[in-house]
Amino acid sequence: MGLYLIDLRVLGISSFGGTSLCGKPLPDCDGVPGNIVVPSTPNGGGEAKRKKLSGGAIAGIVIGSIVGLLMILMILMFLCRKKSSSKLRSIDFASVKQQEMEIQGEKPIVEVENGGGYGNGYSAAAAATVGNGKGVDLNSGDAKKLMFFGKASRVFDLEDLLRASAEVLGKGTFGTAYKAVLEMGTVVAVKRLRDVTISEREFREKIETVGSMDHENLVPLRAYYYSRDEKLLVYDYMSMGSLSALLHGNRGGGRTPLNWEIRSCIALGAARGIEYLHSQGPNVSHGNIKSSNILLTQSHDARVSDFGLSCLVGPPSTPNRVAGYRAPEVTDPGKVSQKADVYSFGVLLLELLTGKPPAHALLNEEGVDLPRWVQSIVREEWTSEVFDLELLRYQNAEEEMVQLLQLGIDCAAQFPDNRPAMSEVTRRIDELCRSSLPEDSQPEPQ
Ligand SMILES: Nc1ncnc2c1ncn2[C@@H]1O[C@H](COP(=O)(O)OP(=O)(O)OP(=O)(O)O)[C@@H](O)[C@H]1O
Repeated sequence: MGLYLIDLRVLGISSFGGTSLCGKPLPDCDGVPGNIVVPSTPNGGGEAKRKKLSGGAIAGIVIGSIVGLLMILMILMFLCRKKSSSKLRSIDFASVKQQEMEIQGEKPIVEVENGGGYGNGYSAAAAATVGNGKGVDLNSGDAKKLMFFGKASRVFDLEDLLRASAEVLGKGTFGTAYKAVLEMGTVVAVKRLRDVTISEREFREKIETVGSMDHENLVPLRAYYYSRDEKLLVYDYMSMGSLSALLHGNRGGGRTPLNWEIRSCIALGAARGIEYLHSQGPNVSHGNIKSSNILLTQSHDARVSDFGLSCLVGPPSTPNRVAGYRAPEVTDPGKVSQKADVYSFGVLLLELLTGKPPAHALLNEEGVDLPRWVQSIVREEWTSEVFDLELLRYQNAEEEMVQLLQLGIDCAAQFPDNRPAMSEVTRRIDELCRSSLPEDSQPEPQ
């Protein structure tokens, strides 16, 4: 918008005939000589001055409106982007939702005894319980619900899970793990399995066994979902993450050192969890023991996760993932004996004490694995050199640290028969944990 000024003095008097204008070349206004002015109202020159100012004001208003409009547009664009990003986060579960809609109208095989109320967390009182206490009808091939285990509370359903905001925790051997925050505030870990090659019936039978495992040092499997294209497992979310992250994360700085007391407690908790699994039968093993499968509660209690999954999925596409933990005799990752679990646990103990990730140890100058590297140092009687620097300040627990190191070496023996059973491993860790406690905090003998 332009503002054009025309010098009206160049025009002749006749050009202003019939107007109420005054000033040169017309007679002066009220006797005051001056330039010609163009009144916008019949009121005269004073009003004209005001009109000139209001032109500026109009320009200001126009500019202000444009700026305002632009700001509203920007706010709208920002809101749209925010909405689409939260959609993106849950996009991975979208295909499940599609299937859920396809099967709508089918008879649910889970009967809810107590209504469908939601509680906070897994509170049994607040929640409805699964009808038969098992949650699964093995004769029915059409169950497309979230199936809960045992006495677990049914505090949410598939719809809630699909609505939850999801964040990828990591990709593992069996699929991708997500942290899902449900609208009611419950946080769960969801594992989306890939490469499940067994039949639905077989899957249900095997997952039932996994779901029936109940021990304070295991990450409880709460529920699962099975359909043609999606297999989901729902676990408790462990807020402190994995031992691997705690041990190897943030080494550069800003990290809280892991003291001996915490490390020995983690070793004991993990050993107890694995011992429990082994006590379920001579052929029951974990099959994938490593530090990223030892998860921690807020108070650093260890919980073993991922048990029983190797029999659900096909051979891993990345066979070297467990390199460093796998016992030398294991050729088929789907068939891991209890003694092979003991080997992996031995490597985990050495990792806990040295602070070295076993896979990296493969790349060290000598090209040896962690157990052989530790053994070579111990043979040279440089034992104290082997420990993580963060542990060296605990001089008073050095004897127990050496005992735990020896246990790690025993567990990682080349020949399976030379390895101790998990019950023996737990007993030895328990003993050394007790002896490293200060005198006044020793538990009463039972
Ligand atoms: N219940 C859980 N709570 C918190 N974090 C978890 C939970 N389950 C898994 N994670 C974390 O998610 C990440 C991916 O886990 P996932 O088990 O899929 O793979 P992995 O442990 O790296 O390998 P693998 O599949 O061979 O066990 C890991 O960092 C793991 O510690």
